[in-house]
Amino acid sequence: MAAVTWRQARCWCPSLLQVFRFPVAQVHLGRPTMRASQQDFENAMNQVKLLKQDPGNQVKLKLYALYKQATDGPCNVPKPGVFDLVNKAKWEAWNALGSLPKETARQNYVDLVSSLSPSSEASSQGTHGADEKVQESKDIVVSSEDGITKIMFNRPTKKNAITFQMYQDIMLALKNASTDNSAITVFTGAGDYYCSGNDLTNFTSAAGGMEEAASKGAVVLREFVNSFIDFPKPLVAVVNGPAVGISVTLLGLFDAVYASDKATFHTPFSHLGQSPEACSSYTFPRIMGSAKAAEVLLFGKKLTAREACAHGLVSEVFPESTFEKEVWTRLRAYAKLPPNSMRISKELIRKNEKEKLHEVNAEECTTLKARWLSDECINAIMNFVSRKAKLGRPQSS
Ligand SMILES: CCCCC/C=C/CC(=O)SCCNC(=O)CCNC(=O)[C@H](O)C(C)(C)COP(=O)(O)OP(=O)(O)OC[C@H]1O[C@@H](n2cnc3c(N)ncnc32)[C@H](O)[C@@H]1OP(=O)(O)O
Repeated sequence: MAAVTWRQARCWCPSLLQVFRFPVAQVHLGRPTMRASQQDFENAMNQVKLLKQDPGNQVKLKLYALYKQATDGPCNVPKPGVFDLVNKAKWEAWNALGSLPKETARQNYVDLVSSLSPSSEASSQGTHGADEKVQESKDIVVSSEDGITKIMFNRPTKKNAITFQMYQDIMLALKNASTDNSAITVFTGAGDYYCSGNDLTNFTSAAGGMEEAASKGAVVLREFVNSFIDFPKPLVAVVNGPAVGISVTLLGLFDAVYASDKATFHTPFSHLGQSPEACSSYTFPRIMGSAKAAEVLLFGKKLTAREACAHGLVSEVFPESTFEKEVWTRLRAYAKLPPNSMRISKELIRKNEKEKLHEVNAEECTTLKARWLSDECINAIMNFVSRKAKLGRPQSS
């Protein structure tokens, strides 16, 4: 069909008084039960101009046809030539209304606009004008703006370490983001850290002790990582500072990773008596080659942002001073790309890997459950909790 610009569609509705000057009762933008008055019709024409989203060619043609039918009556002008694509499409839409009475066309126009009005626009399509908080949770803040859903680790006093509750909150945020109106989803951290990984007190504060924490942990971890494997939209990490443990390994499941030059990437699993998770035992060797992946996953070699970029884990590194501005400007531009095209391309990219990733995730979780109950791991966690050891430092006895 001929392309009809949104500007053209808006021009089909002559400028009249602003709809918001009228009391709601007069506007009748809910489902009408009476015949639409001339005033309702004029209000609806103004309402069209307030729509934030282009409703698409079909709807725009329908609006045009109903407008013409309601004002001029049945179409009796000559059909435009075959090469005048836009006017031909408009003529055909109008002509298709045949002898529909003017009053009915006016009513149908008001009904159609009602279904597109800002309130239904927001609820049916999840439109978010200003930065809108979309999920209430203390340590995970989810907001949506400019086609981007932002999921932020928000526990800066604990370097954004992830508690059991935060795993649940993130899963919920991803579930919502997969169907909301945003084109892309972005993770970032509040404060100086991106994230310090799993909260090590998850294991020590569980009521039933390590046994219970390990069982619960394996189930939660598997479900948590699955929600990243299956996430359908482009997933981007904006790594604002150091990243540790699971916040690093998950990056292998992201579509793009942008890092500040003050970010570092550290997976001290052996220091903690643990083993890799989030499919990193599979994704890291593929991303960075087996030799570098071994250094990172077995020996806990911490990578700078530039090293992580050179080894393919990070897409691009930005100077700290311009990081936020540059990255968000870029992401806002990406979020304007056709969302269905991005989803379909991501699906193609991930399709052949999905089954393998689920398999790897399951195996890593089983392995980790046993690791969490090992002396090596329990000692390392106890050392951290009693402040005898910090990341990467040999444990004192
Ligand atoms: C469902 C279960 C899934 C499990 C999945 C498994 C994942 C594996 C991993 O993620 S392994 C990685 C685990 N993370 C760590 O080992 C990091 C431990 N933290 C540190 O080594 C340091 O805190 C640091 C290097 C991140 C930062 O050091 P710094 O000196 O700058 O700051 P502090 O140590 O004073 O930290 C400030 C407060 O934050 C608390 N904290 C930091 N990280 C964690 C953490 N991962 N778990 C729990 N708490 C953490 C730290 O204890 C300080 O709290 P305090 O001020 O109350 O003492």
